[in-house]
Amino acid sequence: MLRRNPIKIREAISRVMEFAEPTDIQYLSLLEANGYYLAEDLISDHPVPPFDRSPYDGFAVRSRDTLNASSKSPKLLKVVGSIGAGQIFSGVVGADETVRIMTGAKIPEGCDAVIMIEAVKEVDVDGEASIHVRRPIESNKNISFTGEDIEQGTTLVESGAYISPGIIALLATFGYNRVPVRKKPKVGVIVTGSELLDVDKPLEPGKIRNSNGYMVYAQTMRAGGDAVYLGKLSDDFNESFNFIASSLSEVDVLITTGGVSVGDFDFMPGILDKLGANVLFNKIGMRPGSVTTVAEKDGKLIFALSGNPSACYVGFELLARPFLTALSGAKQPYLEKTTAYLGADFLKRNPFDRFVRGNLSYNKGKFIVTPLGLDKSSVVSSLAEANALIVFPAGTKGYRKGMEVEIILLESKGISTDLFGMEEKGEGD
Ligand SMILES: Nc1nc2c(c(=O)[nH]1)N[C@H]1C(S)=C(S)[C@@H](COP(=O)(O)OP(=O)(O)OC[C@H]3O[C@@H](n4cnc5c(N)ncnc54)[C@H](O)[C@@H]3O)O[C@H]1N2
Ligand code: MOO
Repeated sequence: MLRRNPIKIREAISRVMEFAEPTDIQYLSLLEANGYYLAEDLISDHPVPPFDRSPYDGFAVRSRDTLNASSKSPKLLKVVGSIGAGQIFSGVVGADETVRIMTGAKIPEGCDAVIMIEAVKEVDVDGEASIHVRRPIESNKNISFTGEDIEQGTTLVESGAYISPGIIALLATFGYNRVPVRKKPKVGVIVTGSELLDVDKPLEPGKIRNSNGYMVYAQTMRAGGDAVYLGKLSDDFNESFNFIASSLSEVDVLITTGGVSVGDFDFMPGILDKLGANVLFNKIGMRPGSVTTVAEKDGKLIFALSGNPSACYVGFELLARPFLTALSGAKQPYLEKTTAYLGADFLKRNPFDRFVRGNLSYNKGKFIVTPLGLDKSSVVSSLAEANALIVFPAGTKGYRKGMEVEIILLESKGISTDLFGMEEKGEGD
């Protein structure tokens, strides 16, 4: 397999995304659906609230009965019933009558306003519960009206939305006991290299522990995939070929790490050749992750990522992540891009597009992104705090602290902030 000229990352992403067909639909219970992608539009089939209701604990009244009420001459209303949320007042409220009503209860027929409990004086008149109203209340005051939150027939959430806690609340509101979602794609993760030790083994001379396997597993889960760790291959071509060929038939997507470069034991190009896979690309004009290779076999993609941890990480985030997120049914599978100010100089030349692991934080009204650790594809330390990739485009150099740069957000969690100024200013709701 020939190493072709490097292609641009944008072109690599678009070649990969051509294969991004969402998986089949399945139905899950509402408790299980959290974190999946919705597979159909959610349309309101009834208004919310479904009936006029009280937003307060108080007394439901006919506003016209209170027209002449004043503190000097309070209006006396007779309490003819008492209802809590979920209860209905069965009669019709007549002149100079009121119903004691709790938050969430249906407004009784005849009433057009609610007076809060604190605003009235409860009195006993000849053994009958009554209230004194000391000022007039307008019609329609203190009522949550039918459909004021959601009108019937509204598209609330579109197919392809990530099912967040807020969407779970909507699904529950509309009685989705079974939720149509896209299946999570099954993603096999294989690492290669005779130097790799399992996580529970002590170090030996010349060997290192396998970190990519666990990292890619976690990245796959974050991308919306269902990761299966298939194990470690030694540097034996035939064994590796057989294992990869049989693994491919059991998963939707296969991800390998290591063995993609030009070394004596870099078997992945040969394995892809022997599989008869269609190689989409095997060289990208970027750092790190230039060796990232993607091939297609029987409609399934094989991501052969670099063995170097940072190159592996970046190759995954830029290519495998949007692909897996799209397979999982996301309408918008790409990571968000924004800008931030550099927290430190980055003076290297950038002959290729460079994606530097950065930590984004918020400080004194500005988003600051700081390059992390050594900018080498072999390092693992920079990954721990990375919540963004800083984009240094090909052909640029000499970025100084304070310059505005483009960044790709990896995580919305883990961005250290000052709570957007709330702590400093002590602002409330
Ligand atoms: N002569 C050349 N040498 C190299 C080139 C090149 O173009 N010409 N490219 C370099 C670049 S860039 C990269 S990136 C690496 C890519 O190497 P491979 O993807 O083939 O990966 P390996 O050789 O298998 O391993 C590289 C490095 O990563 C360590 N590794 C591997 N797997 C794991 C794992 N699961 N967990 C932790 N660390 C892992 C491995 O021990 C090696 O140190 O090639 C350059 N060389
Ligand atoms: O694939 Mo290597 O940097 O280009 O890290």
